[in-house]
Amino acid sequence: MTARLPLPASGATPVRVMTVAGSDSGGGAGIQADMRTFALLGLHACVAVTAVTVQNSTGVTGIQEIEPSVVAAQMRSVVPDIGVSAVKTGMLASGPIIDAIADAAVDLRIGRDADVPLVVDPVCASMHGDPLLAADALGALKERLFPLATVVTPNLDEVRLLTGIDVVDADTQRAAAVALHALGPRWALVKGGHLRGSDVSPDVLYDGTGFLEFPSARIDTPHDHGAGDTLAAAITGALGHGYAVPDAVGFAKQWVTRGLAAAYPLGAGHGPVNPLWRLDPEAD
Ligand SMILES: Nc1ncnc2c1ncn2[C@@H]1O[C@H](COP(=O)(O)OP(=O)(O)O)[C@@H](O)[C@H]1O
Ligand SMILES: Cc1ncc(COP(=O)(O)O)c(N)n1
Repeated sequence: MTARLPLPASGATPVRVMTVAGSDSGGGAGIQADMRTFALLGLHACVAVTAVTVQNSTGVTGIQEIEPSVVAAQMRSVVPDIGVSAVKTGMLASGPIIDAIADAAVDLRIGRDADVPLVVDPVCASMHGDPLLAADALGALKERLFPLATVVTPNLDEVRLLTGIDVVDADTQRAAAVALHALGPRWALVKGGHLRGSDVSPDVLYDGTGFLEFPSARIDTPHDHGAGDTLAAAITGALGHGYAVPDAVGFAKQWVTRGLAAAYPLGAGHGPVNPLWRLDPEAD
């Protein structure tokens, strides 16, 4: 499988998707990571901003949340007008914002049993450990958004918060996928990027019946800012093109692995995953 999606002809309206997420002023994660991936995959992306973060390569020093009604209004404005074929959520900041998004998703027929697939990346903290979700919002995430999700994509820190399971090996990763699936999503993807002692970075996908493994060689780089956002955005883009979930995850895994291999230093901290590799005319 190639790490590309079909491109629209010049002047033709591309496949449209939407990200509901926070802004990263450093440009490496959040909405900015999503938009980079969506653009380089040839998609048109709409946005509902949930929060503005004051963030650079060394961490997050401020957050301004957007009024929940304004978050939902962005979705309610765009979806009926422009039309989207897949939606992704990232940093959601607070319980009231999650409630507003869930209400809008139901009304707009977004979700696992509705018309438009929903990818929920349950972002809880930045890679530096700065909180991006209020501690009292975990319940809303699990009770309101997970049951609407086509696929959820937590990293191992998020898995621990959501299920209490400490993933240390293949068995605990599968157990976590089962526990996450029981919270209501159609599919659960447990990402293995944080298994840093391993020489592979395995992701495990579960739909209530069987496990699918997505291994990849671990790339030795400190520049992995926005990896989770990039993976989830690529899954969303592929779902927008009508891929089945396992194919979308397989595609996205290739996309993020290429981006990690091309990651670059930025500022004094961690640089971002780099989807710009796609612009290299020599790249296959
Ligand atoms: N060093 C790495 N080498 C290869 N793949 C990686 C590496 N780090 C993360 N990944 C992959 O990138 C994606 C994001 O993973 P992860 O780091 O677990 O999430 P997050 O960015 O949300 O913390 C997953 O597909 C994971 O397997
Ligand atoms: C606005 C926003 N959204 C998501 C992340 C998570 O990305 P990472 O885990 O790479 O810090 C982030 N840092 N900022």
